Amino acid sequence: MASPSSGTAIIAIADGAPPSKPNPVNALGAPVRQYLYQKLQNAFKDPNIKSIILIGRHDAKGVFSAGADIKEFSGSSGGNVTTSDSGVPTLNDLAHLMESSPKPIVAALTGACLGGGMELALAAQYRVADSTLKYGLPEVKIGLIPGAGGTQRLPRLCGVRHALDVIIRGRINCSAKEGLKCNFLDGLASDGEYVLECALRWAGWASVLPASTLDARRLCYKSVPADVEGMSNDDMCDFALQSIPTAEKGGESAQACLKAIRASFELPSFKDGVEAEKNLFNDLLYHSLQGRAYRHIFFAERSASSSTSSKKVSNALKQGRGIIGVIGAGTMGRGIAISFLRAGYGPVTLVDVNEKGLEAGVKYIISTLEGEAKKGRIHPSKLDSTKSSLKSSTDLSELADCDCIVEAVFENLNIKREIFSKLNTICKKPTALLLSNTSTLDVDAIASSLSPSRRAYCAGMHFFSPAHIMKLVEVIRGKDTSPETLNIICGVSKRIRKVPVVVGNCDGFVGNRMLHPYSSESTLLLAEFGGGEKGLTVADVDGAIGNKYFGMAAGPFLIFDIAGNDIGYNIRREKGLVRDPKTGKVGPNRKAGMRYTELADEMVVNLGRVGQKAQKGWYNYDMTIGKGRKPLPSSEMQELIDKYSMTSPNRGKKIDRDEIVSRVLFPLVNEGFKILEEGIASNPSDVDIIYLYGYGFPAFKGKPETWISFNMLPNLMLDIHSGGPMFWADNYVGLPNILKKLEDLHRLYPGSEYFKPSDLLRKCVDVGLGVQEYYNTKGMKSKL
Ligand SMILES: C/C=C/C(=O)SCCNC(=O)CCNC(=O)[C@H](O)C(C)(C)COP(=O)(O)OP(=O)(O)OC[C@H]1O[C@@H](n2cnc3c(N)ncnc32)[C@H](O)[C@@H]1OP(=O)(O)O
Repeated sequence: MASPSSGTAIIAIADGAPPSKPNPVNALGAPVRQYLYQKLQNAFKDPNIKSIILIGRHDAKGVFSAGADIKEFSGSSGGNVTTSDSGVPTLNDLAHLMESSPKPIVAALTGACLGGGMELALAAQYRVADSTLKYGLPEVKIGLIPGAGGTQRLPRLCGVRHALDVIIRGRINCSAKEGLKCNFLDGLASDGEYVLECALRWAGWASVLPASTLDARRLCYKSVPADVEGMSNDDMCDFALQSIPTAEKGGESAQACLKAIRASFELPSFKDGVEAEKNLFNDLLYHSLQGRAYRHIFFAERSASSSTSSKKVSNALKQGRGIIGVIGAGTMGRGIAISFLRAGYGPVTLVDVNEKGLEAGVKYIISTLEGEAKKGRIHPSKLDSTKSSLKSSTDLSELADCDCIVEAVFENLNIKREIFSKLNTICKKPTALLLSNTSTLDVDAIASSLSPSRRAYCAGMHFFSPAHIMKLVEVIRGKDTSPETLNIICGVSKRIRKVPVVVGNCDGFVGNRMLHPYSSESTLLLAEFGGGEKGLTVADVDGAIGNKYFGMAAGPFLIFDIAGNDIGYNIRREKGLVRDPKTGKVGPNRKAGMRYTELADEMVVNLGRVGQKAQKGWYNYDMTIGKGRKPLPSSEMQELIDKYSMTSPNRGKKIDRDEIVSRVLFPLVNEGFKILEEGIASNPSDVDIIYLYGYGFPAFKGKPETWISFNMLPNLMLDIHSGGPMFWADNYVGLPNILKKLEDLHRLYPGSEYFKPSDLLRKCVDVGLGVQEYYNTKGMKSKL
């Protein structure tokens, strides 16, 4: 569209998307690129046009652009950046066209201006913005580098310091103020001014300047400036190199970003730099599994959060308003209350029958909120009102007016049912959400203590400890839970900054159910291969599974000790598996031939080794060493393992770390397949999200502490390169390998049902597809 008065063509990115395909973030997919290219060429040719404005939307609302259409990267072409396919211009073509424009182009920036969007802005001759602007180059977080000249133009415009900060950290939050300071922006719309007016002003000025000024605005002709603080560009890159993870530890894309930035000042010309960037980009796009994992997680997180099966509903709770009740002032209840308070909900009433526990809970919540304010996570001006939103009571009837109640008392079905039946009469609002933070119990059994009309509003909302820190929430759909309720819970979860995943109702739901074979097999490994002088130890298993080798945040035994070994024992007792300590009778559900070791039971019952809280579990702990958290070897446990492995033919035999990984993790993956088969999870990517955000499935992190220098704050967390257990199985191990190993193990140990390969796994191997591909191509419908 041309503005006839000014001779300025206004080109809106949003206009390029076909109406049939919503494009909420103005992603630069093929039709958009084609449209922009055409419009730009038309404007170049039109003698009445003297200048051009590139804007997100004509009304200057919403985002400028979130960059390349990431969905296009999942195909084989990668054509949207560097390789022209089917005649559609690439992002590089577009950037080049803009930079070589015969008429000045002003990029008018609002909202998100990210990745390829920012690279187009860099190719414009002028950039203006309003205060809503958030710019950045987040490609590193999806396993890529900026590939449309961003690594070459940004250092030329703003210097290597800012380029390193923005590109290697993958920032998405650079403000307009910062942009002005570091030279990214030329102008800022004044308060109340429409960014388009500001852009028109700049376009008017630019169009009357002599043609030579246009060349001076083309970044390709500029060289990279010296650092404002006097450090050499080379030294800054060396410094950054020390701080980023190695390629093996999740840093492939960060390493490539650094190389590309170096190329901007080391190579003789801009053209050479762009060529180097293109090669690095293509190498990552086509060959990096880490990158594919990052992109998988980007979409997995969003599709899980959208609670696919639910009808969209508007509700005040989803907008962050509502009266909240949290029952139980223990660790979980405290974390849940903090999450709601921090997000601005209120009042939030914490209820506990135990007055002392309640007092301690309130104290903890207040001091955590104060700590969060100090760290800038709560605006200081909101701290007082946030704190005063917290109420507490020992009386359940204080929750009468609540819109949403989360029960977080300990895992006892009778107690939970009793609470819900009281809520049934206490709650005045018939549509109040009544949610249980259970990790294993039957949500339908809990809901059945409510009157039938309330059951549609009842579901599980399983937080992970510590609840104010962990991102995951399993949303458990009971048989009567309505789709609207699920939709509201997902909306609320997002408000409190969680990633919700809707799952079905079964023992342990998704996460804890998959953990069962993982836990059992870890212990059975000790009873089989432990003992003697050189037998397998607790530390060997943790070493193989934990962050020294496979990369789980911590190995299974350390986690058992942190969580409390009595919890595992109680669960096994509830399941009728443990021996009765009084009668000596074996639990009724321990069937003949079932593979089982009493090692983990005896350590709790006879030795009181319940974990860190008792300073003894699988390891010993000493309050004077590492605040009582450092795992130390225990001779008592070694003796116990010795006893249990006495009759094993493999006693004292060493097994290597890969064998440990496959024995412990393949059955976990197999359970994931069974869960999908039963419709307990609706997509393999949901299982991945649960394991990444709830269980620390391989998390290789950068070293944040080394980032605290030249403005680099510690937020580079490249911690998802495994992509989750199902992605790992599909892409790192290969399903045929998993199937073969499980078959071998099941033959060897018929008493372990979890080694029996799932039918879905066999099906995938038969048709030669990974499970994610199988779901994508077969269009599997959610059973939830
Ligand atoms: C050479 C150049 C390479 C590149 O440019 S690579 C791409 C670089 N850009 C990015 O990595 C930006 C990724 N996007 C984001 O960080 C966030 O999104 C935003 C900050 C832009 C917005 O966040 P929020 O408001 O929370 O919305 P939301 O749920 O994340 O996204 C809304 C919908 O937009 C889709 N989407 C977002 N960015 C892209 C993209 N770049 N390509 C394709 N789709 C995108 C999502 O998936 C989702 O979709 P659904 O509503 O269907 O769940």
